[in-house]
Amino acid sequence: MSQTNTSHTAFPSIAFIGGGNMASAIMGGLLRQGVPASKIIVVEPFEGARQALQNNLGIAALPVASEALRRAGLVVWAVKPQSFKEAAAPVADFTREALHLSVAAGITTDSVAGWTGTRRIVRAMPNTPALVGKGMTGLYARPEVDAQGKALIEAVIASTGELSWVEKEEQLDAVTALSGSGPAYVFLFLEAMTQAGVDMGLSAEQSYKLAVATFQGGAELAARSTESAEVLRQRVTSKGGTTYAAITHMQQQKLPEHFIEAMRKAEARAKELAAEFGK
Ligand SMILES: NC(=O)c1ccc[n+]([C@@H]2O[C@H](COP(=O)([O-])OP(=O)(O)OC[C@H]3O[C@@H](n4cnc5c(N)ncnc54)[C@H](OP(=O)(O)O)[C@@H]3O)[C@@H](O)[C@H]2O)c1
Ligand code: PRO
Repeated sequence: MSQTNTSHTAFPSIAFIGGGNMASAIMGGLLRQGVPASKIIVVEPFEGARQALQNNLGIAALPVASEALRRAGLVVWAVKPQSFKEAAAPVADFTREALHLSVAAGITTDSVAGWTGTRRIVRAMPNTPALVGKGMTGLYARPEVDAQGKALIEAVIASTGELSWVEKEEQLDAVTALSGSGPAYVFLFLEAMTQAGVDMGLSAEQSYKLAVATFQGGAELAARSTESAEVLRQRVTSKGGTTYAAITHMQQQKLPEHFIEAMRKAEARAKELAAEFGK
């Protein structure tokens, strides 16, 4: 990963099409970096979402596309894959000169190029920990995006956490299945671990606290360690001990295999989204 030299003072105006969860996470990161709200333009048709942007981030969103979009040097597409084509129609005429960044799952840059009339497109797959500056984003740039464009995207995304470029666009479907959808897997495990704690006599509050801290600690240990996850797991697992009992049951139930299979479903769904909504 190359380092960027783009400071927020060099940022152009940035337009967000769609002002929901993911757009808010990126806007929050930009504001935390000191980018002024006056440099952010948002098109968001849903009144409730516009109100939330005003209340939470102090940003006044537009209900429909307008001439104001011509100011944007970067356009961030943060609408659902299902809404992308419809959202692009009224925007495209104002934004042909801009660099484009799409976070929509599955939708290919060929589709985005067809709808926006430009090939200067970076496709990204962020995740919701971006809301707290702990995001992980996979990025793919079309060849038409120059080094300056990539540096700008890195500076924007770095405000939400870590990033990693992929060489082939289809690899973003794997990123989607792994880190894009991944926070939901973590939350599902948290739910199950909390429930188990309650079943064993702990309060829900204490059980949840133990589960969250265990994920945080485990992830931090893995991030700082030079050893593999397998070795770290073996360190916890005394032969014939308590962890051994749990892990043996999980392996007998083929939990790792089911987990891998589930992630392949997410990858397949990303490809289906492209086929269903990319035309
Ligand atoms: N959430 C995640 O974990 C995550 C992670 C990575 C990538 N993504 C991607 O990020 C994109 C947005 O997801 P999200 O979770 O942020 O969804 P979201 O909260 O529903 O935000 C999308 C917003 O776009 C608005 N919108 C709909 N049609 C529009 C139009 N024509 N013009 C402008 N805005 C329009 C929606 O308004 P209405 O509610 O009125 O439709 C909604 O407020 C998706 O493509 C998703 O694949 C999400
Ligand atoms: N949320 C989006 C979805 O579930 C993309 C990754 C996370 O489709």
